[in-house]
Amino acid sequence: MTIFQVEDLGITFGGLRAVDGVSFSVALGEVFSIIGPNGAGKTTLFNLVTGIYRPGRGRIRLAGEDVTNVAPHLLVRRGMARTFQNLQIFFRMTALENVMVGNHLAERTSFLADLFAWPSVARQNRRTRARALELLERVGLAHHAETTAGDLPYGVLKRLEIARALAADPKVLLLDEPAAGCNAVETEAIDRLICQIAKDGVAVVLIEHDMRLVMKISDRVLVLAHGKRLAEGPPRVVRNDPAVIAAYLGEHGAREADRAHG
Ligand SMILES: Nc1ncnc2c1ncn2[C@@H]1O[C@H](COP(=O)(O)OP(=O)(O)OP(=O)(O)O)[C@@H](O)[C@H]1O
Repeated sequence: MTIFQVEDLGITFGGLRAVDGVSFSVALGEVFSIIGPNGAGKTTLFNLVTGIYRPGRGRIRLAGEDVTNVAPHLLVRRGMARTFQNLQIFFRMTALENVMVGNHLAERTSFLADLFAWPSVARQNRRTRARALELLERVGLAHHAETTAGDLPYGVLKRLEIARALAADPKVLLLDEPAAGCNAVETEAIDRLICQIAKDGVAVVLIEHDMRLVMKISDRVLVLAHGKRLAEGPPRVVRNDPAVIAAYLGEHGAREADRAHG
């Protein structure tokens, strides 16, 4: 079942078409990856679909509803959560508290109830805590619940961020480079986690530079180049597409040339 749809999305930065007429759709339970050489428009596309940027053209639909121009915090309540390329963790808080923050962001709490510490608030806090613990368990970090986030290794923090995003109970989860900076063992744990989340019925959309991870776990891959869709399909099809190979070789060639020129 298609849960998320992007139609002809575009944005221009001072004449540069960073995202130029991109369309795609993602179903519940699917892992959909967005790849492309540096500067292809991947992050801009994420920022468009999560409401951070306003598109110059196009539409975004979530669960059949038009959510184009809906603010990021309201999108979270409608079932869309994301993680960021750079960790957005509160390093002085425990792992559990970090996930509880995610829960609070997704809740509609009453200011008055909070102010007067009504019993309903205490009940709510207990529920939030129990739910945060459940989520830590789901990402394999329950044993780190009371550890200060600043003391946790990088790969664990990447999973903690995913747990926090899951606190919003998303139908669509967008992951911006979930394995960036992780070693092989940490990447493996993240790869299993992403597959499990999709199996649980969530639509997972990810940007990732680690091609092995992308090719292993994706159901479909969208390749961007210069803001446009270059190719889309299952990993084995995309991997052998001459246009995709040329786009990557082009980038690689440029890097080699940069190196040669010191
Ligand atoms: N806020 C902005 N203002 C002006 N130009 C921008 C802005 N954000 C991105 N761009 C430009 O838009 C293009 C796409 O950038 P974007 O960061 O989306 O690419 P990317 O595919 O995510 O790259 P990378 O893999 O390096 O993260 C680039 O040419 C970039 O310089």
